Amino acid sequence: MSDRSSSPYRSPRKNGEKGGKNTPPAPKDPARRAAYDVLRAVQDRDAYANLLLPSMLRERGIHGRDAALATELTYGALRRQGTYDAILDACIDRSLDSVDSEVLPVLRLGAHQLLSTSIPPHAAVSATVDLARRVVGHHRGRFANAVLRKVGRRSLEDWTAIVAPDRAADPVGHLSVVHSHPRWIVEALAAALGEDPAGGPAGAGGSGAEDGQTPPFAETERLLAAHNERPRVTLVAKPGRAAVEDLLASGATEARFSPYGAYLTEGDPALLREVRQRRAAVQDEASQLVALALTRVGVDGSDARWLDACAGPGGKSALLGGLAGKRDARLLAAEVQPARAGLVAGAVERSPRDAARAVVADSTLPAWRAGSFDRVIVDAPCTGLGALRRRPEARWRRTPETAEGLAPLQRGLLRSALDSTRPGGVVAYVTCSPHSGETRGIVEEVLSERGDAEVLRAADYLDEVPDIAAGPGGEYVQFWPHRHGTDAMFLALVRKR
Ligand SMILES: C[S@@+](CC[C@H](N)C(=O)[O-])C[C@H]1O[C@@H](n2cnc3c(N)ncnc32)[C@H](O)[C@@H]1O
Repeated sequence: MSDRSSSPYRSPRKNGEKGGKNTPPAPKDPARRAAYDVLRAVQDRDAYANLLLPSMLRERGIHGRDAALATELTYGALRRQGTYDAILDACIDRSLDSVDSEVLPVLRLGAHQLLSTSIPPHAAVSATVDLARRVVGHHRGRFANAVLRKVGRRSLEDWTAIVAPDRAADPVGHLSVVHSHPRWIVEALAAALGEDPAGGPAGAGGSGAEDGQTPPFAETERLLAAHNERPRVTLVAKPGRAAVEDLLASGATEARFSPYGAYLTEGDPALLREVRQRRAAVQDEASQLVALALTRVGVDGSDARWLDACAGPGGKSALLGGLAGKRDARLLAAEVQPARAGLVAGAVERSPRDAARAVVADSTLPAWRAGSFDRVIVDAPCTGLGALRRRPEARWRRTPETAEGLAPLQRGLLRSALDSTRPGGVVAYVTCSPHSGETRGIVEEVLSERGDAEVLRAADYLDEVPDIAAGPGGEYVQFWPHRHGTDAMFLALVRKR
């Protein structure tokens, strides 16, 4: 999404070119202004910060330190919004809900600078009040000044000690405010980690503090804290098109687990030659590994026809297409949305032996015959609770109903994937979420309806990765940001009988 149409700014002028009568002057403090405009777009029209911010920075010609500051302020204010709102609420006589929606983003940006950056407090307040005067006028600038001066009187730790519920009395409420997540997400993540949301120990790995050493929800807390850290950029070298060594030669470092992965510690990945040539791409390491696991399961007989049933935008298809080409297999990459199918076509372009083909198709109503495929991956649409590090506003946008609403589609896609697989073939069911309602809940429900499928121990196919076995018998795989430095991807491998 480039959001060009709604931008108040035009592209930067070329050297010597005069601005027209209607061209607004360049903003005085471009970094803070860009951060404010993104927060407004996220709040007012459900924009995605990770898509809008880079295009806005390009469009406005914001580079270097200003771009870094805009990114830090935007992502920081969105990630920490829950904590900052609790603090701002304590600094305002009336309820925060009654504060003008144009002013609220200014206050959040100011709170982030004061509480979580090394910007000197006087500079943080004066620059933010200046921004407020320009975007919402002098009167509300004075209000912002008064509120931010109160915020700046205490550190983040001192403020959270005041505004967060007591940890012993309300551990979920405490973590929710301190680590800035909605309550229901804290509960869902704690449950997925085996730490009982009701506050008591939950069997093995439970959250009780009986030993006097481990506070309740200790692992949940590590996960929530990881969601507020900036994730590293992970690249994938598309098999048959680039080698990890090419990425290392361009300054990346070897990935911990994926044989196709590399970490980029600095610089813009879009500027890398291999990425520009589409021989490499940005892809989380767990996304690489769940696709790889599908290719590692032994299948007797034919291994020539692979299906990606939910392919858009094509990250896993590109990896699978490369691996299919090496084995002389063919990958059909199906995607229901035509625009996203176009992205898939670009991602799989020039797969070795032209092994991959993108099609627009509804995988719940397949146009192919039952039992057509030897290997199928269903990377189902989900809440994305596993990618909260990379999508800073997602935690405020999702609701418990989002997960419930997706379940019928997730079940339909898995049923159809099993129908599309031949006996002896294998299905990978994947989500970028650890929420049990869209992971094992879906797999267990679908498999309980039919006698022609069995769950395999997925961790056996990823034995280079520690601590990933999940589920009652350890049959599933669950990656975690705080354990593996990846997104929280879930994987079930199911053999068709
Ligand atoms: C989680 S994303 C897949 C990500 C992709 N596998 C990758 O690695 O880049 C889920 C995709 O499934 C698509 N989708 C949803 N319902 C579908 C259906 N009935 N048939 C095919 N694709 C569907 C969505 O449009 C979305 O692009």
